[in-house]
Amino acid sequence: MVRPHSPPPTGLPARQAAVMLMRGVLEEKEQLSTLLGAGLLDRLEPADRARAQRLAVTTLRELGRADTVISQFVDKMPPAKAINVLRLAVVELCVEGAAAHGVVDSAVNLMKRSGNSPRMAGLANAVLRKVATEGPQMWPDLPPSKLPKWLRPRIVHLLDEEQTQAIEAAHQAGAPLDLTLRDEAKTTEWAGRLGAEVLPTGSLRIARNVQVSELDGYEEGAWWVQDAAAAIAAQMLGASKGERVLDMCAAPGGKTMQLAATGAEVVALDVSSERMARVEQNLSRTGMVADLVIEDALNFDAPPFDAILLDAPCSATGTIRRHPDLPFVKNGSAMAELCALQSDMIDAAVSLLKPGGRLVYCTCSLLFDEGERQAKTAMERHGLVEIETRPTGVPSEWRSRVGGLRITPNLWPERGGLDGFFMIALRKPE
Ligand SMILES: C[S@@+](CC[C@H](N)C(=O)[O-])C[C@H]1O[C@@H](n2cnc3c(N)ncnc32)[C@H](O)[C@@H]1O
Repeated sequence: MVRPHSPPPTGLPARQAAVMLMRGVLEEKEQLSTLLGAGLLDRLEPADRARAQRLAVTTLRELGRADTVISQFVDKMPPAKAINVLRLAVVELCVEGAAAHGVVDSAVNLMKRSGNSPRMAGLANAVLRKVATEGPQMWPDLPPSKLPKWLRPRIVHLLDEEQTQAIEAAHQAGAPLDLTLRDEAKTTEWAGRLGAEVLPTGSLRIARNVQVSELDGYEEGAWWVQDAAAAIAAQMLGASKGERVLDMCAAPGGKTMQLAATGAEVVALDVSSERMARVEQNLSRTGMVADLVIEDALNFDAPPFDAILLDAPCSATGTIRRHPDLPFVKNGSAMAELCALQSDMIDAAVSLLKPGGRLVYCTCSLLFDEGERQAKTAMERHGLVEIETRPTGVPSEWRSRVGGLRITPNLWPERGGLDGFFMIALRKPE
């Protein structure tokens, strides 16, 4: 199998780049989006770039199962420099069903190129030949990757062990593509044109792999990509034509577009000019308008608003099924600072609301401290009262024990799940 003078196997650049991405996440603790934004894959052909990204994401998502398989065939887990090559190859064999010959050849080649000893190249050859024959049968019965130690007990505390395991399974399953329509009256038409499922909440869901920019309606801005759970928060605000509405943490603008589509006068604010550029692009593609303000929400001053949507910065632990790198790059050390920022932002939002005005607070987090606790303490601090909204298609079981909605990735498993969110609609006293 090891042929030192043979040409590099096909697909090697994508696999090498995937291993580089995994190393960036697992060893350097950088998010995939940061590594990609820094141009790590820019030298690759577009097809290789897409493949490298897909391989890295799948391998990170399947890391727990890949390690279990590897551990069956080695006495001791290989060192960091070698293990990612093996993990990638195991995922290609067991998840992607790739041909054993190419995968094993590439892995042996990659071992050498990434500065591993000849012994590791030999080990890759021996282990992967066994994985090629036994791995795919073992795979379906292996438990999904567990959440990391800093996060798991917090989720068990909010929910319970059983639901936490269901969330881990949902993370393993990944996420479909959800779209929000600019004109909801055209839901049936667009579902037909896109071959999409209409979810009870109104989002369109596409389960197959697609290139977003090549889908019907992309150029004309008929829809935008937005997880179905994320789309519920803006609906809860109940914005209407002529109201002055603030989207307080707006970028990249999914909720800004929903609010603009109601005919409300929307001010979209975000502290990041780079991220605000995406709001601008999104609005221009969909042909909608909002006043864009780049400023720290804590310093923002303006005449009072009828309604405010605060989609606060958070741990993003509700989005792990889309971003399987998150559990590896975070360790919970930012939590106290984030929670303090969320609470300051709620105070700032309340001060910008008219008496009787509405606030929707939401976070794409699975943590009580960033969701239920923030809502509860804000209600006590400001005398806010919950507005019991009934967003279309939302089952009553999603209601959280402190009010609002607690949405977790294991909900709607037969439909492909949802991102995790907490969201609540509140009214400022008159
Ligand atoms: C969860 S994201 C918002 C997602 C957005 N609402 C959407 O639906 O597309 C949180 C946003 O908060 C912004 N942010 C963080 N700190 C901020 C601050 N102090 N003031 C304003 N925006 C802030 C971040 O730049 C980020 O874009």
